Order: sequence, then structure tokens, then C-alpha cells
Amino acid sequence: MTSDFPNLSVLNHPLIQHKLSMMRDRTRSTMGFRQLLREIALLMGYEITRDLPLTTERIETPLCPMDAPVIEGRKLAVVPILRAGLVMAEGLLELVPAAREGHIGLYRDHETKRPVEYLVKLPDPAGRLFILVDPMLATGHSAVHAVDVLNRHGVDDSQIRFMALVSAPEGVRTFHAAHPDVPVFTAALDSHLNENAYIVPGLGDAGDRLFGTK
Ligand SMILES: O=P(O)(O)OC[C@H]1O[C@H](OP(=O)(O)OP(=O)(O)O)[C@H](O)[C@@H]1O
Ligand SMILES: O=c1cc[nH]c(=O)[nH]1
Ligand SMILES: [Mg+2]
Repeated sequence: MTSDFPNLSVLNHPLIQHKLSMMRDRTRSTMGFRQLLREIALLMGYEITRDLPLTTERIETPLCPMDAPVIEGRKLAVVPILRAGLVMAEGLLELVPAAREGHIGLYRDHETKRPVEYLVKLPDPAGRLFILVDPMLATGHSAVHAVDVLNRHGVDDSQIRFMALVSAPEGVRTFHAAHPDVPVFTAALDSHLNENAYIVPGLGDAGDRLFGTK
């Protein structure tokens, strides 16, 4: 965590950083961009879940009985913010295939830069940890809106972790002001937002690069 940004963890594993640099390259193909995001999400998921509580379960190995470590509760939900979060969710679900998946559909209005909601479908919140995923934390309004949606659905901030590939300082501040108890995990804290609220240096429009749209 950095002292300027409480509750923000920058995941600087060399594999994550190398793959992110490949994604930032404007010549990267749609196929390459998508594959890299899936891989990074899996690596970030490994870091984000490292403190999940363990308990033991009695099993029989071929040789003898043992009390084997297993994740306590094992109730996880991965919630991508559509569209761009979908590919990150794929990577995370490779890591935790038993997790439930919810969806929050938002797009950023080009004029106002504010999120517009078009879909919400979520699993039962009771006793579940929610990992909210979106590659870009720019102004932070989409992330704040998505956590507000989870709160309305009965999910407390203490049950949520937010995972963003690239973040802008402006967005991290806005997010922490609204939801100080939700930890944010990111692969990079970039410089600033430009006049169109795009992250600089960033990687451009994540959704368009992932899905080959304009
Ligand atoms: O922090 P903010 O300023 O709110 O911006 C970030 C949002 O913008 C992008 O989505 P976009 O609106 O482009 O939708 P898309 O995923 O469908 O392309 C991105 O995936 C975030 O959801
Ligand atoms: O830089 C940005 C900002 C918002 N959404 C994106 O896809 N990229
Ligand atoms: Mg987009």
C-alpha cells in the first residue's frame, strides 16, 4: 500500500508488469490484448486472494487420512463491470472455477463522462466475498456506481474487493472518498486523466481494444 493512497495495493509482480507493458503497446492485436488481460487477471487474482482464511478438512490420501487445508467458506463471487471487465472475469474464474459470477452493465456517457447502468444480475450476497473487476479506474465514477449497486443488493463494503488493471490518481481518490473500506488492487497507478477523461499513459479504450469495436 502507498501512504498517499490508503487501501490501494499496486501489484508489481514482474510478470504482471511485463504483460501490462505488452498490452499498452498500440500495435498489440485484439487477440493478443484479450489473451494478456486474461493472463494478468489470473495473476492478480492470485495476489488478491492470498489472505483468504483457511480451515482444514479431513480427507484420505492414498496413504493415510489427513487434515488438509481448504479455503474457509469458499463463497466467492466475481463481478465484472461490462463490457471490459468480462475478460478479466474469465481469468479469475480459471483460478476459482467454483465462484459465482454476477454482472453489472455500465457504459460511460461520452458527454457527461458519467456511468449509465443497463444491466444488474447478482448472486445471493449472504456470507460471500465479492471481487469486482474492471480494467480501467479513470474518473472512478463507474467503480463507485458499481459498489453502490452492490450495497443496494445487500453487499456490505467489507465484503468487496475492487480489482482494476490501470488506475488514475483522480479515480482512486474519488473511489476512496465514497468507499474507504473497499480495498483496491491495481497493476499500475498512472499519471493523470486527459481532457477526455482517458488515463495517461494508459492503454486507450479497453472495451474497444478487447472487442474490436470503435
Ligand atoms: O472511471 P470511469 O471514468 O467511470 O471510467 C472507467 C470505465 O470506462 C470503461 O468502460 P466504458 O464506459 O468504455 O464501457 P465498455 O466497457 O462497454 O467499453 C471502463 O471499462 C470502465 O468501466
Ligand atoms: O483510459 C480509459 C478511461 C476510461 N475507459 C477506458 O477504456 N480507458
Ligand atoms: Mg469502452
